[in-house]
Amino acid sequence: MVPGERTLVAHTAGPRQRGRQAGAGGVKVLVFGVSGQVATHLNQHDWVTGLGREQADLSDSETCAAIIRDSDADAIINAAAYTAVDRAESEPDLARRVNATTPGAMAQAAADRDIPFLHISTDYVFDGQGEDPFRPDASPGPLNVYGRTKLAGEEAVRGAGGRHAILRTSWVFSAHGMNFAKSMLRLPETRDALTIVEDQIGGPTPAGAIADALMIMARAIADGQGGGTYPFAGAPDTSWKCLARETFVAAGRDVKIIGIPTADYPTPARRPLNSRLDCSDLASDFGVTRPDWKAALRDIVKELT
Ligand SMILES: NC(=O)C1=CN([C@@H]2O[C@H](COP(=O)(O)OP(=O)(O)OC[C@H]3O[C@@H](n4cnc5c(N)ncnc54)[C@H](OP(=O)(O)O)[C@@H]3O)[C@@H](O)[C@H]2O)C=CC1
Ligand SMILES: Cc1cn([C@H]2C[C@H](O)[C@@H](COP(=O)(O)OP(=O)(O)O[C@H]3O[C@@H](C)C(=O)[C@@H](O)[C@H]3O)O2)c(=O)[nH]c1=O
Ligand SMILES: [Mg+2]
Repeated sequence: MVPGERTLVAHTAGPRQRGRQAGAGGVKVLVFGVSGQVATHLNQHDWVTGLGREQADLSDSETCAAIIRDSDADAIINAAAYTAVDRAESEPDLARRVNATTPGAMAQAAADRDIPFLHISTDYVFDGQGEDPFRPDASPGPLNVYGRTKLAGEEAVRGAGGRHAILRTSWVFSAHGMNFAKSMLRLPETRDALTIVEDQIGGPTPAGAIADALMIMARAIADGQGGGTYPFAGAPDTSWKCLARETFVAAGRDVKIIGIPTADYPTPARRPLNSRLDCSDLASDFGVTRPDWKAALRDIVKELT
């Protein structure tokens, strides 16, 4: 038992399904990165034990792998990552350790115990060319350090050779932690016009939907069903400009938004123009379909305002 680990365990169903799936058949899930957007939602599920940086610092591969080797979990979900996209450009070594080296060691420890290792990746592994949604087997071509380290993480998890899933998602938002929608809400009421890029297209994804998908996958893979690389994003695809507009509509704020091309918004890290993800495999293997991000955004804005 690792420090801070709760002995309390329960089933893998979400809060809404509680009771229905309680009891036998539960899968004990150990989650890394518990303070993050996705892990905050994972931690609301029964049968989940969440570990934070104090217990499991992903810059320390050996400690994280040892926690998995010594735990009695039936499945591991890694929701910790170095997610500061622009800052990663100046901290590539730390980003690589957290996003690739340690996930590889953790996946190896899980493989040694023959338990599933579920890992989260990103649309930023792609170069953003074209307008078609990226299939799981599309060639990657990251444009920035964060994307390169996340791609290396995918390869390390696959390379460990155990039962695994890599959930590639995009544009995550929730009421917890940091995200684009919350950045919009924090902008002062006095800002009456905003310039937001309108030529990057992707699927905003509620963190709660990612957590629900991962719990379904953890149980299925522990039961020997499914595994591999799965894209998963909210629908419909949209631009950052439209996401900003929907955020202000949900908050009842009248903010003028001026769409600009990426070229007019210089940042340390380059970002892909096309982040569309083909999510059909998750539906066919696990029955999990793309969530409606606008409905989730309205709920979250209501919770925050
Ligand atoms: N955010 C997004 O838009 C997207 C995220 N993803 C992926 O989804 C996953 C979850 O992302 P999300 O929930 O948004 O993450 P957040 O950015 O909300 O949280 C990141 C988490 O990782 C933890 N973390 C960072 N460095 C370390 C470290 N050295 N040791 C231990 N923990 C660490 C943070 O801990 P602390 O609070 O202590 O810093 C935090 O709990 C990640 O794999 C990410 O790459 C994929 C696509 C889009
Ligand atoms: C704040 C702001 C951003 N932007 C642009 C910059 C960028 O192209 C886009 C989104 O900005 P952000 O910095 O929130 O985005 P970013 O941090 O790059 O978000 C990414 O995070 C990582 C972790 C992922 O894995 C990706 O899926 C994606 O969600 O909006 C504007 O055009 N105007 C603004 O006022
Ligand atoms: Mg960011």
